[in-house]
Amino acid sequence: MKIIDVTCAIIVNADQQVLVTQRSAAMKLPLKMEFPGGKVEPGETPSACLVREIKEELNLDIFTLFEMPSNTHSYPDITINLIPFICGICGGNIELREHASFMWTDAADLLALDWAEADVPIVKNYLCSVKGQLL
Ligand SMILES: Nc1nc2c([nH]c(=O)n2[C@@H]2O[C@H](COP(=O)(O)OP(=O)(O)OP(=O)(O)O)[C@@H](O)[C@H]2O)c(=O)[nH]1
Repeated sequence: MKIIDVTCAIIVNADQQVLVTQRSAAMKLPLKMEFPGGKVEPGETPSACLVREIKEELNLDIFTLFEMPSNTHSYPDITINLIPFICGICGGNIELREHASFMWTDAADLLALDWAEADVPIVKNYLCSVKGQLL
């Protein structure tokens, strides 16, 4: 099966909270929590895709700091390679254009959320990367 590259943004604020968005009831994986992002278009870098998607979905201007390990996951209808980037905000105010809701979440509370399946290893990886700062 074809593997679709999907980027997602782990946007961290000054309080080290992470922006988590909830997929709308009309989207695939309805009401699941995810990191905002979307499919990489032909000729687009993952980083450029993410900047574009976050502007489109949330009206936020972001910069990508670094890429984290990706996770390939098969749903019944699609196999995705989910590519996370740690990101910061450089402009804009959150406007929900596609999602049902958003929340700024402390790292310690991330794992308890009802994530899209592909995101769970990404969340765990992120928690490992910040563990030193939490202790
Ligand atoms: N954006 C995003 N998509 C995710 C995440 N986790 C995850 O399984 N996905 C899946 O990745 C696929 C593509 O995401 P998307 O629907 O947001 O992408 P898009 O806006 O470019 O798609 P579209 O234009 O076809 O609607 C969906 O099947 C979605 O369920 C995540 O954390 N962020």
